[in-house]
Amino acid sequence: MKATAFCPGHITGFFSPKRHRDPLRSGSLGAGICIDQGAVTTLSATEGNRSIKAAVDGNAAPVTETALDLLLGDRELQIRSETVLQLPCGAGFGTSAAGTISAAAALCSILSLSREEAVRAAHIAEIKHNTGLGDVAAISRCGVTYRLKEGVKPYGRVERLDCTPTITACVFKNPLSTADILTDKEKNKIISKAGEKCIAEMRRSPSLDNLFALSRRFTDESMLASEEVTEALRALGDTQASMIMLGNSVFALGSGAEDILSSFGKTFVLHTDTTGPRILTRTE
Ligand SMILES: Nc1ncnc2c1ncn2[C@@H]1O[C@H](COP(=O)(O)OP(=O)(O)O)[C@@H](O)[C@H]1O
Ligand SMILES: CC(C)(COP(=O)(O)O)[C@@H](O)C(=O)O
Repeated sequence: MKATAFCPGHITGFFSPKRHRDPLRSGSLGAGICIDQGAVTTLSATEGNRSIKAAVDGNAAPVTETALDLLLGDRELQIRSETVLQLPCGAGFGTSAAGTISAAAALCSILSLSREEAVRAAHIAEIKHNTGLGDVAAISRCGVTYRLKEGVKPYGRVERLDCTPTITACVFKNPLSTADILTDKEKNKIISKAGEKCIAEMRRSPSLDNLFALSRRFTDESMLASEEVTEALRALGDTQASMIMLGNSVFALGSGAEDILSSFGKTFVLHTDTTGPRILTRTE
């Protein structure tokens, strides 16, 4: 059996890590936008000795393999999974989450497991590998969201804003490793403090304007911005824009920012995804 699934990516504007012993309860508070480009995975399951092999753009995919292993249980099946990313990885588009969810959703469709199970397995894998905290929860809710309680269902709480903005993103040369930042104790302290203040403010007054304003405040306070990020944001002037967490990249409201941003790096015009992960094709 074969299934192909798509999963949207996710841009985080600000976040505050929240870790617990149970990965399902762990994650982050924060806010971000689900985008209409992400990952497409084609996965096949054939009878034979239990084995799992997953690749993302031809490279090894340990995060995906962790999720597929959880879902497969003790079934004697050979699983082959190939993910194609539509956006660069390490740029804060949640590619590890999108890649893993799309593979998990494809396997769940073949095994007649629910979408919730795909989400849970992908979240556990992201937490385990430190490649993401809140992306899976946000993507499973889709749209523009803010996260008031960390983790996935039944523990997490993700609220949605009633808007579907178009975004221009710009990616600079050197990628930023999410795992490197998330495992740095000093950086985590600064991020947590800055993120807590932003989510408290967002809870008081949830809006797209505030998402951008608070993301910008978080960019200033978290001290994660590279020189390119700082320069690009300066060049954008009054345009609502901020750093993409956690990437060496920025996002701006609307498609008008493309002219300015294209002189800094590779640009992408992205739309809000409000459908979430989905199966594209299935064959017996
Ligand atoms: N599904 C996946 N499984 C394993 N590794 C992945 C997966 N997707 C991306 N990666 C790897 O993770 C790293 C980037 O992850 P991360 O910094 O979290 O990117 P992003 O900001 O796009 O989520 C890269 O080294 C990439 O090759
Ligand atoms: C910001 C991040 C911790 C990582 O995001 P990415 O680099 O896109 O995987 C995200 O998962 C979040 O909690 O908001």
